[in-house]
Amino acid sequence: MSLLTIEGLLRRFGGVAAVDDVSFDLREGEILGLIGPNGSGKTTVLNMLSGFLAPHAGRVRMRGEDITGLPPDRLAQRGVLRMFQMTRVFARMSAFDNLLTAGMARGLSEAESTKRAQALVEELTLGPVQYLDAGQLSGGQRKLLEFGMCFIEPPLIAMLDEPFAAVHPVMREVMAKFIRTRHAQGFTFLLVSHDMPIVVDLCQRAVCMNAGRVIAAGDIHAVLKNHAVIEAYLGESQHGEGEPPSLEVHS
Ligand SMILES: Nc1ncnc2c1ncn2[C@@H]1O[C@H](COP(=O)(O)OP(=O)(O)OP(=O)(O)O)[C@@H](O)[C@H]1O
Repeated sequence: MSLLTIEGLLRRFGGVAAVDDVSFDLREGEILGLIGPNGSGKTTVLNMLSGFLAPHAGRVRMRGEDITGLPPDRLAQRGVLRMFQMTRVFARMSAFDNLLTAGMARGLSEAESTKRAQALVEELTLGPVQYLDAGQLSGGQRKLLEFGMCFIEPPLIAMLDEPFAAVHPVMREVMAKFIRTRHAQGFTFLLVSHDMPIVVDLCQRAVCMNAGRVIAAGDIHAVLKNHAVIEAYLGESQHGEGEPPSLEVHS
């Protein structure tokens, strides 16, 4: 069943349509990958779905209710959270106290926040650094902390923009496992990532964008075999934007 229905989203910057007539469904309980070459419009879509950018046209419906253009705090109240939007890390506060504060800011009691923070520290392997100031954590540890802060009260829909970028493989796997566990509990994710092996591992379906438009959508394996998708990634490498991610899937 469709949880978010996105119809005809349009966003221009100057005269250029960064997102042009984009439509897709985010289904209840799925992890949907939003993929595409650099500059294809993925972050702009995420910005519109999470209320950080107003669309110039189009509609977003959540279980049928029109939520187009609602600001981030109103969407967060409905359980639509772009990760990191409500998770400002206090650099001079310990990692543990950051988790505790996040829980209390979301309306949990101190006792409940403490219980959840302890469980998250364990799950996210932050035990050895939990009493360090958040500002002293590595980039990857800080991302794990932000996962914990976001999920201390789990959102219905978590939107993740490149959560694995520049993160050590061991921590990447901790993050992936964390997402898999929440997915198994029924939570829904929209994942923007260039990391194809992780996208294939986590996502059942994907939407691929190129030049602001959706060029393929559906089963992840079918999308990665789609000619338009392969050409879009090849075009990216020929235009000197670096190596395209390998679209080879070993199953
Ligand atoms: N605030 C802005 N002002 C002007 N142009 C913008 C702005 N934000 C995005 N763009 C342009 O819109 C297009 C889509 O950008 P967007 O960041 O959404 O792509 P993306 O698929 O997320 O890219 P990447 O994978 O490289 O992060 C790009 O051409 C980008 O330069």
